[in-house]
Amino acid sequence: MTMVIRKSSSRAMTCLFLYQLLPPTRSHHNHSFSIYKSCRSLSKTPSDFLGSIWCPTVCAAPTIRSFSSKFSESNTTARMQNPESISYLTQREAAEVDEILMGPLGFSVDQLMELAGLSVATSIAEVYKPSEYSRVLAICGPGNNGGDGLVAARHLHHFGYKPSVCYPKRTQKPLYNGLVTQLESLSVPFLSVEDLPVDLSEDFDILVDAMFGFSFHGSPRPPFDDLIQKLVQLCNFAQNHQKSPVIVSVDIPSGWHVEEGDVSGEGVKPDMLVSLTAPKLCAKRFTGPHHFLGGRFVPSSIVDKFKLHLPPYPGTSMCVRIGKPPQIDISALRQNYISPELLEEQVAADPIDQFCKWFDEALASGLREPNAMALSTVGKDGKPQLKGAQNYVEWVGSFGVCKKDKCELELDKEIQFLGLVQVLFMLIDTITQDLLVTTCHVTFCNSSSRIVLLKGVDKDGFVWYTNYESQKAHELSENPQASLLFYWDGLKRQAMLPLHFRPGSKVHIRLYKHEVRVEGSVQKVPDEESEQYFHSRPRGSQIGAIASKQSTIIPGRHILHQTYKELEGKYSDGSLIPKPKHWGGYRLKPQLFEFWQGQQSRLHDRLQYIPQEIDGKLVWKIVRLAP
Ligand SMILES: NC(=O)C1=CN([C@@H]2O[C@H](COP(=O)(O)OP(=O)(O)OC[C@H]3O[C@@H](n4cnc5c(N)ncnc54)[C@H](O)[C@@H]3O)[C@@H](O)[C@H]2O)[C@@H](O)CC1
Ligand SMILES: [K+]
Repeated sequence: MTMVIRKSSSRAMTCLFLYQLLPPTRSHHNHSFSIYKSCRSLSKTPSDFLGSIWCPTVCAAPTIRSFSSKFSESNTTARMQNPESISYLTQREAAEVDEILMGPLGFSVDQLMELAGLSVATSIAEVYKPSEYSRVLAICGPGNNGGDGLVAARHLHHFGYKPSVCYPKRTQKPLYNGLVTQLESLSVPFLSVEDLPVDLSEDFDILVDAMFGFSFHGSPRPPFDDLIQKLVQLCNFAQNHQKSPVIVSVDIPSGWHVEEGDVSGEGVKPDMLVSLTAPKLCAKRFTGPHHFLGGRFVPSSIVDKFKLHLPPYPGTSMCVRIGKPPQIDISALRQNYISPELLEEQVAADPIDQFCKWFDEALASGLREPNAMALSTVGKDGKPQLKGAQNYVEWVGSFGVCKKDKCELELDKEIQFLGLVQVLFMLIDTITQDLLVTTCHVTFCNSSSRIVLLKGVDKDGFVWYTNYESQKAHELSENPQASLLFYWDGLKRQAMLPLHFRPGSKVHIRLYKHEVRVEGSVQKVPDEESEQYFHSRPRGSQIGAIASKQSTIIPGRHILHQTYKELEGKYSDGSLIPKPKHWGGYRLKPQLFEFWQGQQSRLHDRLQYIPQEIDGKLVWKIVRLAP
C-alpha cells in the first residue's frame, strides 16, 4: 500500500467517516468516482452516499444465439417409493396375470413384449447414460423374457447405445424371427456363446440379463448355466479393470427362484432389476442399487383382482423407480477432474466464442439445463459482513478534489471487490480543498443469488427474463451491477450420478467440470424484445407470469391456483395473453469473464478475460489466476 501526499505544509487534517457502496465491478487505474456528500458530514447512512463508477463499454464478437423456451419446462423424474408398501406376485399369480391380459383383456404377446422391452430400455437410460455405458450385451433366453431382451436391445440402439445380442436358443416363431430381423436391419451384431470373451468386462459396459423370467424352474440347463456363471464371475475380474460392467436383470435375475430368490447365495447379483407388470416375490431379496418397475399397461381390473399396490408412473414415463436411489456420502464426493489443460493460446480470443464452445459441449453431453445460471445481485443497502477473514481489505492512498458537497476520489490502484467502502481517514488541504490522502476499509456486501435461465447470448450480452417487481429486479434498479455463474459438470466421458458401486470394486471417475463467471452491468431489454419472447412461451407459462406477484408473501399455494384458474378461464378462447407490464428481460453487458476448469489435485485452470482499450479498440486480455 502506498501513501500519496500531493501537497504539503500548512494543511489542516480532517478525520472523517464516510460510507460508499460500490457495485460489483472492476475499476481500473485512475478511474474516479464521486462521493455525493459533504466530506465534513458525519454519521450518514450508506444509502446517502451512492456514487457512480466508470464502467468500460464492452463489445463482443457478433455471435448471435438464442435458446428455446423449452429449457424452462422441467422433465419429470422417477418417484421414490417405499418398497414395503408395494405388492409382490407369486409365480402362479404372475402366470395368471399373463393369461388374463392375453385372454379376456385382449392384449397380444408382441404388444406386451414391446412395452416391456421399452420399459427396460428407458429404465437403463435413466441410470446409465450412453456417454459412459455405451456397449451393451443383451443375453436372451428362449421364452418371452428373451423377447423382452431383443426389444430392449432395439430401443437401446435408437437411444444411442451400441447393443450386441447373444441369443443361443432361438424360438422359431414369427414374432421372434421378426425381432431378430429388425435388429439385423440395424446392424446389431449377434454373437454366439463361443464368440463371447471369457471376461465380459473387456467388451461391455452393460449386460442385459434376459434369459429367464417368471416361468423359470429347476436349475439352468446349457448353455444358460455357463452364461449365468459368466455373470456371476464378473466380480473376479473387477480388479483388472477401472470399471466393471453393470448387470441389468429383466423381471427376474436369471437362475433365481421366482419366489425365494438367490437360494444358494451364489447366483447373479444384478445392479439393476426391472420388474415387469408387478414385482415377483424374489424381488424382495434384491439388494442392488436400482430397482425399477416397467410395463405401464396394467388395467384397473387386474389391480383390483390382485389387490395390487403399485407406484404411479411419473408423467409419460414407461418406468418408475421402486425404493430410494443409492445413498451417496456427500462428504466423500471428491472428484478428481481430468481434463486436457486449458491453455491461454488455445482458448478463443473472444470470450463469447469460448462461452459458446463450452455451452455446446455441455449441451452435447446431455446436461438438462446448461442455460441455468446463478444470478447474483446486491442492492444499495447490502449489509456489510463482520470485519475480519477475507471479507475485509484496507487501502490507503487515494486522492482527489474535495468540493463543497462532493469529494472526487481518484483510485491509485486497481481494485476488485463488491463491497462497502468505509472512508476512515481523510487529509484535506484547507486552502485548495484538495483531498490529500484517504484511508479506506472495504467490507464485502451480502449479495443475493438465485438460479435463472439464460434465454439468449449475443454480442450485446446475456439475456434472461423475469418479473420486474421481484427482489432481483429491485436490487438491479438500485445497483445495476451483477454477476452470472454457470456450472457445468458431467462433461464428455464422466460417470453420471447416481454413482454405481459394486461392493469391493474400485470406481474411477473421469469428470470434466467447467464453470464460467461473467460480470457486468445490467439493463432492461427493449419492451418489444420482451413482448416477442413472452408470446413465444407456452400459454401456461404466460398465465403463470401474470398470476404470480413474484417475491410477495402469499397466504398459501391455493391463491396461485385460484388466480391461475381464473386467468385460464379468461383466456380459454385462445386470445392473445397480454404481457404484463411488470414482466420482461434483462441484458448483462459483460465486463469480465472467468473460465474455470477442474484439474487433478485441485490445480484447476482459471483464465480471466479483462477488457482493454488498445488504439480505440476493445481487446480482451487473457490472464491466468492461481487456483
Ligand atoms: N404380464 C406378463 O406376463 C408379461 C410377461 N413378459 C415377460 O415374459 C416373461 C415370462 O415369459 P415366459 O413365460 O415365456 O417364460 P420365461 O421367459 O421365463 O422362460 C420360459 C422359457 O425358459 C425355459 N426354461 C425354464 N426353466 C428352464 C431351465 N431351468 N433351464 C433352461 N430353460 C428353462 C422354458 O423351457 C421356456 O422356453 C416374464 O418374466 C416377462 O419377462 C413381458 O414380455 C410382458 C408382460
Ligand atoms: K431375466
